[in-house]
Amino acid sequence: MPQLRLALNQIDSCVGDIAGNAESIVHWTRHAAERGAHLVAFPEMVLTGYPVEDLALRSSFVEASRSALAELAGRLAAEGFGELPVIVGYLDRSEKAQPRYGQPAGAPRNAAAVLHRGGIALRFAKHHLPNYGVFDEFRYFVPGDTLPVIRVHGVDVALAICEDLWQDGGRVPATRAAGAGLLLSVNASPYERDKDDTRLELVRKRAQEAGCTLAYLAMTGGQDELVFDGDSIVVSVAGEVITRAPQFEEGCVLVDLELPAAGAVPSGVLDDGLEIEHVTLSTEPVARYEPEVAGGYAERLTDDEEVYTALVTGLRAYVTKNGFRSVLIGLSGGIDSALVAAIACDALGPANVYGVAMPSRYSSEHSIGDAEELARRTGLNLRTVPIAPMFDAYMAALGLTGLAEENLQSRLRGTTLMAISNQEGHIVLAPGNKSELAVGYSTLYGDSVGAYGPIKDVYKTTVFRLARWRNASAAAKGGTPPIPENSISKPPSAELRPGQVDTDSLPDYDVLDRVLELYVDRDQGRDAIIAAGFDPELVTRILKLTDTAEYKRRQYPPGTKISAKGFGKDRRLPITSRWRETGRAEN
Ligand SMILES: Nc1ncnc2c1ncn2[C@@H]1O[C@H](COP(=O)(O)OP(=O)(O)OC[C@H]2O[C@@H]([n+]3cccc(C(=O)O)c3)[C@H](O)[C@@H]2O)[C@@H](O)[C@H]1O
Ligand SMILES: Nc1ncnc2c1ncn2[C@@H]1O[C@H](COP(=O)(O)OP(=O)(O)OP(=O)(O)O)[C@@H](O)[C@H]1O
Ligand SMILES: NC(=O)CC[C@H](N)C(=O)O
Repeated sequence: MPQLRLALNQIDSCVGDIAGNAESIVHWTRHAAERGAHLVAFPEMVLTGYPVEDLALRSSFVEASRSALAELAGRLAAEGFGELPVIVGYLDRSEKAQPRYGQPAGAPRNAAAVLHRGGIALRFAKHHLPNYGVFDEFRYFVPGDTLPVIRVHGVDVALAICEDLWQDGGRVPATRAAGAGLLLSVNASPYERDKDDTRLELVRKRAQEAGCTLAYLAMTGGQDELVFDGDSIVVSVAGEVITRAPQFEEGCVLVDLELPAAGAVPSGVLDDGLEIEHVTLSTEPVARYEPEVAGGYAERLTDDEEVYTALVTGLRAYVTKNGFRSVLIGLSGGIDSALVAAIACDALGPANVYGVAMPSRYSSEHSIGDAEELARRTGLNLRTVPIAPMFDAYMAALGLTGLAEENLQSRLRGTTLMAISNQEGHIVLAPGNKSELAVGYSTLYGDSVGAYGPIKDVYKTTVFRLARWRNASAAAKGGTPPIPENSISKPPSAELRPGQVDTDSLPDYDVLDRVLELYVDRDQGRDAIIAAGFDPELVTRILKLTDTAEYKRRQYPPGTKISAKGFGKDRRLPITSRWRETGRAEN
């Protein structure tokens, strides 16, 4: 049987940085060539970054992607890798009209190409377009209608793009019909908790359906709210894991595969009307050195470590890809801002994390003490800016009372953070968690100001778990736990009036979060939530708070998605709506 040494480049790419992404493709192709690869693959839309959203509708961007692809093919040959077939995801346009989708020729396509000998040996487009959750691919793309098969080193390799694996029909059964020896799927699959298990099951099932070995190449890094967690997988036709790459780490997975030799050239029209497009690539060896590694199995992270690492990855990607180096956080001594600070220190290094303690007359003794302790433990930069003088000036001018007076403190902190951001160039992090965002427990233009919300998709009960996990992980490695024990153990409080605690206004977080998970994450209605065993009055209250906070969530900064239903593109609700689960809104 012929050996195929496959190089799966599990790498990060930056949306819009076509030149930088091309450079990275050359770098990793060199790496693969030096290790004797026969076939090199890169993730979905690696050349443009993913997702490009409405950039796909701009023909200047589509043309830039196409011409960069052609240049890249020439460049790879000029660098001495012309013999090595390289699969590169990019943004293309269709050559022909697609009347079935009401699209003229020239409509954008989510495509990939096989670069070989200085040219483009084959182009193909994603067949199944995801159009749920964070995806809107029907808005942008027309689907591909071929089954691309390349013959490399005597093996027929069928090619697919991400969603092609997730939907029944299409390229998976077509791969079996074409008798391919390997199905290679290039992906950009956003992180969600536990999705690694779902992907593994999916890949196993599809290998069996395709009747061949399946290689699943993942992307790493982050893009706005999305994190790409790596975890490329190769499974045999029997579903055994041959190789599994590390989560969240960029790198090249090299794997030697024993695959059946290709027979007669497959042709014809298969399931879903897919026409086989077969290209035989005759190649000369390009290896310069003896290979060092092949395959391997990276252990999975524990659930808490996985979520925490996703949060670190998402924040780091947002800050660095937007050209910043440092962040600013209001440090109250509470658990939310402490966890955000710990994530920021891990993402950017403590020297790039700036904290501001902003005591008011309602701040407790320990709020400053806990913030100082956090700074001591992590090494972040801390300063203190008392807000009492500003508060007194506003109060003298406006004579506020009640909630208006309480919220003024929060807004003065927000203004102070934005002023320091403008002056010193750090971007502000908003420390709100998913429980607070759900019920609107934050002040507009106050504690909700900021550029990025690292924990906006993390329920408060998970905030506690992650803080404990981070401390335990530091202790296990002989380091200093970053988060002061007191920030974890004291009752959560906004400290906007004397003796205030969160439970004055909200139910206990463990009950609140369980109700929210049903309502927000699973779209269940009031009756179904009550039937799950929750108190009807409490459910009514939580649902009402959630419904009427939509306007606040829309104004909240973006933040890392870790769930299947983050407050962003995953959950789109009207702001103006009289629908209530409890009956028509009174106002
Ligand atoms: N449908 C709608 N569309 C657009 N805007 C709408 C609106 N409904 C109200 N508004 C506007 O929103 C305003 C009310 O929102 P907002 O000003 O945020 O004030 P509000 O939501 O009334 O109060 C803030 C809440 O957050 C709590 N909290 C918890 C934790 C921390 C902090 C903190 O600040 O550190 C605060 C605080 O205890 C209080 O319960 C209204 O005055 C009105 O201007
Ligand atoms: N005294 C303070 N000094 C600096 N920042 C503050 C202070 N009080 C509140 N903040 C900022 O406002 C955010 C809202 O915090 P608050 O304490 O009111 O509620 P919280 O949701 O319990 O957050 P935390 O757990 O961080 O305290 C804090 O995370 C912090 O960024
Ligand atoms: N880029 C894609 O097609 C991603 C869709 C797919 N269901 C995933 O999340 O992995």
